[in-house]
Parts: sequence; C-alpha cells; structure tokens
Amino acid sequence: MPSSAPGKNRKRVLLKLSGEALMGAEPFGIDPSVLDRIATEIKHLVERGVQVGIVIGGGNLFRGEKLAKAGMNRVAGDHMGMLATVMNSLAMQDALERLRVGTRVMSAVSLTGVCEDYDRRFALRFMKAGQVVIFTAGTGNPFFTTDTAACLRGIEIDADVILKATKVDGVYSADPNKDPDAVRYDQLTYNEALQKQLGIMDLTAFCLARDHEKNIRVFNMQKPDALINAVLEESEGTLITC
Ligand SMILES: Nc1ncnc2c1ncn2[C@@H]1O[C@H](COP(=O)(O)OP(=O)(O)OP(=O)(O)O)[C@@H](O)[C@H]1O
Ligand SMILES: O=c1ccn([C@@H]2O[C@H](COP(=O)(O)O)[C@@H](O)[C@H]2O)c(=O)[nH]1
Repeated sequence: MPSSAPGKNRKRVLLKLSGEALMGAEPFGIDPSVLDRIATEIKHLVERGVQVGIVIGGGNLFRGEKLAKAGMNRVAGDHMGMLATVMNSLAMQDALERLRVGTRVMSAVSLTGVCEDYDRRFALRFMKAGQVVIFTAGTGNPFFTTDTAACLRGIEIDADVILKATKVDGVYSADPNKDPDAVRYDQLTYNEALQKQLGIMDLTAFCLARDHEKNIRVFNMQKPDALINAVLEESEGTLITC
C-alpha cells in the first residue's frame, strides 16, 4: 500500500514497547527476528497514514532497581537503564530504516553524534511528515520508568491513544504470570486500576495519563497483527479510560 500524503487529520499514537518483549526466546538482549517483525508492523501503520511515536523500555538489558538491589548506586543504575533504552531505540531505528521507514531517535539526555535531542515541535513536524519518532532515554531522570515517559510524551504530542505493547494480552485482576485464576478486563478505569493496585504499570504513569485524560490500550505484542488491530480496529487487549 502506498504511503499516505502528510495530512492534518491523521491518527497519532504513542507506542510503548516493552524491552523484555524484544528478547523473544532469548534470555537477554534483542532477538533480531522479533525486532524485524515489530518494525514491519510499524511500517504497515505508517503506510496507512498513522503518525507513530515510540518509547522503548530497557528491561531486556538493565533496570536501575535491579542493579541497586545488587549493590550499585541507584542513580548510576538508572542512568544505565536509560542508556539501555537508547540501545533498543537505535536497534529499532536500524530495523525501520532497513525497511525504508524514515526514523528519528530523540533523546531526553544529550548524546551528540548518536541521536538528536528531544524537541517536541520538531518531533511533531517529523511525525506529520510521515517519519517515525523514537523518544529515548525515558524522561531523562532517575527514579522514573519508560511507562511514565510514554505517558509524558503521549500527552506532549497529544496522541489519540497510548499503546502499551507487552507480553500479556491485557490487564488482569492480578499478575497473570503469577496467578492462574486472574481474569482479564476488556475495559476499566484508571481509578479501578489504582484502587485494585494492578501492577501492569507504575502509579506515576497511571496518574499522569488519568489527569491528562489519555486512554491506554494494553495488548500482547507477541501476537501477529495485534498492533495493527489495536490501532485500526481498536479491538485488542484492555482499554484503560478515565
Ligand atoms: N494486573 C496485571 N495485569 C497484567 N499484567 C500484569 C499485572 N500485574 C503485573 N503484570 C505484569 O506486568 C508485565 C508487563 O510489564 P512490561 O514487561 O511491559 O513492563 P515494563 O517494565 O514496562 O517493560 P520493560 O520490559 O521494558 O522493562 C507483565 O508481563 C505481567 O507479568
Ligand atoms: O525516565 C526514566 C526511564 C527509565 N529509567 C531507567 O531505565 C530502566 C529501564 O526502563 P523500564 O521502564 O524499566 O523498561 C528503568 O528500570 C530505570 O532504571 C529511568 O531512570 N528514568
């Protein structure tokens, strides 16, 4: 399908990709076949005229909290975590550009010669011109997560929806990887998620999205075409609303 001409009224999404989902069956790092499959699905969205901003996690490489538990200074660990998100972002940029999808990586911390600094107005211009923008290095601050960064950037770029692409097929009454009796929701509100302390995202991310009236759709990125369905059919996983 040919690329749509840049236009004013196209759908704009903020896609949060779990770092762990990039591992595929590997114990650490990135499975190139998973990366290429996800890049192909993103290309299909761009070809259908969807403006795509992406935030990628770093859990397949480093998490500050885990490093701190092993004895490292938490801030140093969080800096490593943020740099892990940069590595994932560069890998995704490479995969997209091999598919001839123009892609910019914009970082919350300056990494001269590696990627661009984050600038909201430039990011919007790139997306309107049909380029994918990957917002990397989280919020640029320790003690936050890329879920919070995804909500922050989603609000800043006024995304129609924040898509949390992960390894489970929605939000459950309890962590489905720990509780076999957990039940999946089709839809729920932020206040329900907060009251029930559902651990699919951190509280800061939930509160930010709720306070700025951004819906989040949680879906399984391992399911082929789930991303396309989530955006075009609005049919996958769980929708979290105000
Ligand atoms: N109520 C719940 N419903 C669904 N999943 C839940 C719930 N509570 C906890 N989880 C867990 O949350 C995980 C999703 O988190 P995900 O891996 O996307 O997080 P992340 O930390 O943002 O990503 P990254 O891998 O980049 O660090 C699921 O794999 C699941 O085990
Ligand atoms: O704003 C942020 C975002 C992330 N970090 C650190 O990066 C890792 C990886 O991110 P995940 O969201 O866990 O995938 C995170 O554990 C933090 O250590 C950060 O410091 N600030």
